[in-house]
Formats: sequence, C-alpha cells, structure tokens
Amino acid sequence: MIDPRTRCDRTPAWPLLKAHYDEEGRGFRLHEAFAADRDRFSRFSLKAPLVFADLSKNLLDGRTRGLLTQLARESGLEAYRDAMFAGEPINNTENRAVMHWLLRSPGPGEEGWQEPANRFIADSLADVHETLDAMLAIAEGVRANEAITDIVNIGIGGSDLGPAMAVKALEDFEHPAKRLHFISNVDGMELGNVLRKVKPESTLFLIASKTFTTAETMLNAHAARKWFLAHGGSPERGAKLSLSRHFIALTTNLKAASEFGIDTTLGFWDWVGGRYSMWSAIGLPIAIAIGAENFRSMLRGAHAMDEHFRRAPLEENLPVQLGLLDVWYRNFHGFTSRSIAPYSHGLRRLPAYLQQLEMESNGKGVDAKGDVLPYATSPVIWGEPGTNGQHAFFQMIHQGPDTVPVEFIALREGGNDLPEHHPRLLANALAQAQALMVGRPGSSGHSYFPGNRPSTFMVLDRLDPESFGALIALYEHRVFASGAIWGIDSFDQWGVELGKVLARELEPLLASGDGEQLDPSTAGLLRYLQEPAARGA
Ligand SMILES: O=P(O)(O)OC[C@H]1O[C@H](O)[C@H](O)[C@@H](O)[C@@H]1O
Repeated sequence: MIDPRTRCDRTPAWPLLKAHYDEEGRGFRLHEAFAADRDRFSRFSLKAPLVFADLSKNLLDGRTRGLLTQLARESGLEAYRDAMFAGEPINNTENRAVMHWLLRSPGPGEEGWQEPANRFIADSLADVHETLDAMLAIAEGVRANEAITDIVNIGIGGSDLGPAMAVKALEDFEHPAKRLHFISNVDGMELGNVLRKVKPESTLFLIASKTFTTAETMLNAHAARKWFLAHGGSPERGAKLSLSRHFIALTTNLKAASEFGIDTTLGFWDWVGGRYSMWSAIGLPIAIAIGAENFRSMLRGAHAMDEHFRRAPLEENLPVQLGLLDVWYRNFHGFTSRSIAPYSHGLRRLPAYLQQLEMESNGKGVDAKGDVLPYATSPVIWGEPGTNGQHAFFQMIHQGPDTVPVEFIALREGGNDLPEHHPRLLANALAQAQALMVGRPGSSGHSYFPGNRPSTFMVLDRLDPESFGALIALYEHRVFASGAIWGIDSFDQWGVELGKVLARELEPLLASGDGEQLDPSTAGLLRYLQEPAARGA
C-alpha cells in the first residue's frame, strides 16, 4: 500500500505549531484563557456518541486547535483513516489490514447496515457475523448450563486485558452464578491459586491466544490440561468429563488449537490486532458474563463511535481532537506521561488496558518506513481509579515539578443503590480537576499549589454495555489519530520480540547455571538465582 501520510515534522503546520508554542503555548495560563473567553467551556467541549468531553481545562486556545487540526489534515490523517475503513493493509510492516471496527459493524438486515466498500470487506463481514452468532450461542449455552460455575480464561496481553477489564466494568450486568477468572501470568501462583478452588466438572477453560504460540499462555494452557486430566478428566471425546467439552479455543490458529486437543474453536482473523480484539471471539468471556444481548449492545456503542470517527469533521471529531492533544503535549510541551483517572470502580482496569492499547501501539521510535524519528511518540500511560489515586499519587500531580495531564472519566448516574456515594465521587472528581487548574493563588512554601495543570473530563451517562463500547472505541481511534500523525505503524509490536527470544535462550541456563558467555550482570544474576534460597532471618 502507498502510505497516504506526510510525516508530521514535514508538514507546514509543524513549524507553525513550534512558533505558536514558543510565543504563546509555553506561557499559556488557563485562568487567563477563561477570563478572555466566557464561552470557553462550550467552545472546548465535544459531544461524541455516548461520550461527552470537556477539553476546556487543557493548555490550548483557538489558534492551537486550528493549527493542530491543520496538522491532522496536512499529515493525511483522513486518507489514512479511510484506507483503514477500506480494508487496505495499513499495518505495513506485517502487510495486514486493520479492521477491528468491522467486528462491530451491523450485518445485512440489521439496523445501520451499510453496503460494504469492496468484496474483501463484504466477505469478512459475513465471516464476522457467522462467528459472532456462533460465539453468542456458545455464551448463552454456558449461561444456561447450571453445571458450569467457573470460567477460566487463559490468555495474555490483548487476549486478557480487554476481556478482564470489560467483565469488571460490566459487573452490574453479569450472570449471578458464573465466576470468571483471568489467568495471564507465567507465574504459577496465578493459575495455581485458581486451580485450588475450582472443580473440573464445573469449570470451562477458554484458551485465548491469537497466535496460539505465546509462551505464557501455552504453559498455562498445558498446565490446566494436565490438571484437568489428573482430576478425572479424559481426552476421549465421548467421555462424561471430556477435555473437548471443558476447553474452548479462541484463536486465529485453528490448527494449533486442534493439535492441543480442542474441538470447539472460535476463530478470528489476522486483521484483528491482539490489543483490538475484545470485540472478536476473544470477547467470549465478556459474552458469558453479560449475555448475548448486552454484548451486542456493547458492539452497537462501539459502532456509533466508529461512525463518528469516520464522518465527523476533524474539528468536532473527539478521537481526532484527543489524539491531537496528545501530540501537542508530547511534542511541544514535552510532557512525558498521561494519567488516567476513572472515577468509576467499574473502570478500575482501564488504565492497565490503555497501557497496552496506547504504548504497544504508539511506543515506536521509527516511522512506518523504518526511519528513526526525531520526535517523541506515546506518552507513558498510568493511573488508578479515583478516589483511590487521590490518596496515593495525586500529591505529585498537584505539586510535583512535572506536569502530568490527567484524564478524568465520570458517570452521570452511578450504578449502585447507595445514594450518598455517587455525589461524593463526582464531587471529588470535579474538585481534583478544579484544584489542578486553579491551584491556590497566593500560596507559598508547602501549601503552594501552582495550578494551571491540564486535564480532560469525560462523562458517560452510565456504565452500561453501550456506553462502555463507545468509550473503548473512542480510545482505539484516538490512538489511531496520534499514531497516524506521528507517521508510525500503530498496529505492529516488534519491540516485544527480543525479550521473548532471550527468555527462550536463558531458561535452560537457569538449570545449568552456565552463563559465562553472557554479559556480567545477567551472568551474576543467574549465579545468584542458582544458590539455595535463604531460610529464616
Ligand atoms: O493472543 P496472543 O497471540 O497469545 O498474544 C498475546 C500478546 O502477546 C504478544 O507478545 C503481543 O505483545 C501482544 O500484542 C499480544 O496481545
């Protein structure tokens, strides 16, 4: 594919942004901006489907926004976005299309169905709906099966973080009699602790791996299988407690799943990136937890956001404007991180999910052609739900020397019957954003609050499947927008390979202890780990 993009530092907008930053951006004061513009709140708020965002507490003015939008245009963001929606192989280092959005596109006969742009998309859409229907039928079957009480999802990265986060987020909608466990770590403590508590006859294992080769997942899957067989399970298909009835694979690698001994496999396609895969078969645990109807509702919310991203003018396009803000902060202000503060217990795993989504997508040092970039890309993403973060690291965000833009996410309606809690939660979210912005004028010494610290405040009406779907799709497209402008391939992850190779080489050395050919630090650690662990003080 010919990349339609122009790298951001080669656009006319880039030096203009630099000059604008030097002249005004660096010294920008939020309180002055509000004083100069009574309508700043409404001028810098955006409403996308199911998500409202107040951007007015960010360090930007009309000129910043104009220049950033010009940058988006000049860097070819729209053409690149359209190439994604046309199914072109925009993941150029792997020569793959990027079509997670298709996983939530309505099928023929459904409301909102659109004529597919080409044959590839039409065929893929048919596959998507066939698998979706099959997956939801399995989910409903499991929900109706009283004998199954525990579902153990074994997967890592994109085959874990999305479903694990979603199941927590949609806890209010979950089946009352199903316990979902997520096993990702190669540390046996995680699987071991779950296996101690479950029984083979009432447990369903989901082996979730796009490639079905990931070392951690394979080790955990084989350990689960061994445990199952050691506790009365049988590899015989017709047996009462058969492996084939208690293991399901979620993967693109049908062959490997069948070699493992699994009969029921829900497939997906190489055009679904791991970290974009919770809408695919990888979402089975979500569907088991919340049911088919709620799962479809989650897809509907995401699709509404897809349409917004695809069609809203850049100025009103929330994912685009958020992505541009990331560029402004990272490349002009030089901020190195962004903190995610969901004021929602349900969204407690969102920061972990976004760490993969954003940093694995956009943590790149070369452009899509492989040329070293002269500018920074993904910020560090971190956070905890409010109000917990306030009692931990907000000290640093308020008074530390670094500026950390914060992203607040709040709900209009709380999802519980404790009437005093939600107003308290909202008051705290508002107070933090306000305190960051206004600081404490006239303060000094230990009570000095500088203020002028930026934040974005997003609001969903409630944390239901539809709004949740829209929120996650918003983040996906925001990452697309900033990655598109940075000129990188946001859909590969070569940076995870080296460690995997080295781990394979090191594992046998842990037994032999022979690390003399290695670097002195690794060799020293190997020797230290070989020595017997100390007992007592
Ligand atoms: O789903 P899998 O093929 O098992 O991959 C699981 C994860 O591991 C890889 O190393 C990648 O870094 C992730 O992008 C991926 O989500």
